[in-house]
Amino acid sequence: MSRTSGTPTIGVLALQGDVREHLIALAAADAVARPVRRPEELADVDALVIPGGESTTMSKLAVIFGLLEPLRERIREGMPVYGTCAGMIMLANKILDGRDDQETVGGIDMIVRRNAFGRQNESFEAAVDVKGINDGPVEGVFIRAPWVESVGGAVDVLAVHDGHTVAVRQGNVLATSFHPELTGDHRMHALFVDSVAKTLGT
Ligand SMILES: NC(=O)CC[C@H](N)C(=O)O
Repeated sequence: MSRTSGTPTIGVLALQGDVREHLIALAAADAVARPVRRPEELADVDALVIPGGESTTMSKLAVIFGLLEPLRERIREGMPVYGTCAGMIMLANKILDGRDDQETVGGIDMIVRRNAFGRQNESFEAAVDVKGINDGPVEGVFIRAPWVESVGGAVDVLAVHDGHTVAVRQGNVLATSFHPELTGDHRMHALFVDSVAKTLGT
């Protein structure tokens, strides 16, 4: 697998969802960012963002595009991944209120409840304090957002909103219920890019 030295190359899973916004946020956070649709493209990035969108559709497309197993394998090998909203659902080892045939790639020992914060018209914004971001809360945009119902012992809870866990990390895998890519505040992406650079030793 080819890897850049210096600036990490970070893919955005481009099956469905708000891919463009993540590409922009990653570039602003000093990463080389590119869309990933095919297994060969996945093999060629140092790390991956799984965007917000619709996890049931993303799951179906991941199967059709032959990406589900390659994704699981790269995550098992330690590739850093950041999932937002639907991306968080994709990174859950187990989900509640999913569709019966819905697959996840897994990576975080957590149970995530889909659409837990309510429907589209119950979407909201809230200031969220995130462990590791010290210069003020981030603006959390929650759109049909999931929450983390429970986590295993190896999972670090990074943020809680209204008594519900909304940001977590396990090893190299990071997930948020909310969408920092929609705010123009790139600190969550910078946090991820920094952790990728550390993992690569650049
Ligand atoms: N904004 C989002 O990513 C919404 C996630 C969506 N509710 C899902 O189940 O995938």
